[in-house]
Amino acid sequence: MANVLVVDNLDVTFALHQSEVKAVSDLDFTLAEGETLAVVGESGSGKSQAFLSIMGLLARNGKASGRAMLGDVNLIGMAPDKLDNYRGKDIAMIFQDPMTSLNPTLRVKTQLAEVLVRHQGFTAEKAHRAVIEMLERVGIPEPVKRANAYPHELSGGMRQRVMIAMALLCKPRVLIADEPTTALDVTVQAQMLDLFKNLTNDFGTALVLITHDLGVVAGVADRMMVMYGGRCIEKGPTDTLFYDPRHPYTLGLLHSTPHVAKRAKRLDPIQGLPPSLEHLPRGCAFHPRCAFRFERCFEERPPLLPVEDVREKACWYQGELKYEAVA
Ligand SMILES: Nc1ncnc2c1ncn2[C@@H]1O[C@H](COP(=O)(O)OP(=O)(O)OP(=O)(O)O)[C@@H](O)[C@H]1O
Repeated sequence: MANVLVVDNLDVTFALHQSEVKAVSDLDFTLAEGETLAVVGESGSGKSQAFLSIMGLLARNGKASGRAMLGDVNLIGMAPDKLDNYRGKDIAMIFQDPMTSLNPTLRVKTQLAEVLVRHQGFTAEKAHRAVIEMLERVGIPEPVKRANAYPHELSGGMRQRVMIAMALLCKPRVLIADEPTTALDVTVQAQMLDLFKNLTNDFGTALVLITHDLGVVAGVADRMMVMYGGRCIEKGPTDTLFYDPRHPYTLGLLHSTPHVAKRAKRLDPIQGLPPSLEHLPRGCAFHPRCAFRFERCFEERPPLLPVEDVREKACWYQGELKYEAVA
């Protein structure tokens, strides 16, 4: 499959009063047509900022450098008016709270149709027809009635579907979903993940699923990128990382995820807290919490290097990861 997004050397820095904080450091990854990449890690690991930077949506004190090639255009550093030619059309992002994307004062059909009129040059009538079709496609019952509603008149799950419909109207090459199921109850969560899988299959859209919940990743994502302290510390095929994690942090995340940890027979949170990005530990950022650390980890930051062709990890420890050592 051809790559639709190639990111390399991505850094995101925020200016503070007297200093700056690096939220994302040296991030490299590719995203192939139709593939699902899960981006996982605890809160504050830089997951959202990495993708907000690609969308040109950083807060005003934020700055990105590096490259995010969507085909042959680099989105990093692109002027906002030029970015608008790609955002929503070729690359779209949805958030945990649908109300951040939906305008509460406009009927669903009005705001969705507007996307097609603006990006695809549809007439209002053609756009309305396409909106109803898409609402039906994302599993909204009585789509004509729902299209006439205001966002607050719909349930949380329905609003989420409307937001997905809106993101997919232009059949983007890349859809970034930031914690899209976190606020939903478990049944709706499962339906939503199924919906993502079907829609991305049907449209060939590549999906980035940002989540701190590894339970969401299993069965949905082809590949996984694990982030810690603003860096990728392990990435590879989801099955490989789930069944044979090589970074102690990935191992810890798996053991702190309820239905993933079943085979481990017990649930153990990772000891300690994620680091503050302003005061990252010297050496490997994970070493204060790591059961496998040794001298080198205190001094030198391990680079992300290939392991057995299929994956990469940033860890000096080369021995077997036995969970008992952590517990
Ligand atoms: N406007 C800002 N100014 C300064 N620092 C910021 C700003 N926005 C984000 N950060 C820093 O970037 C870090 C990473 O944030 P990010 O939202 O990417 O985390 P995340 O991994 O997506 O976590 P979460 O799941 O909580 O959203 C934050 O912890 C914070 O230190």
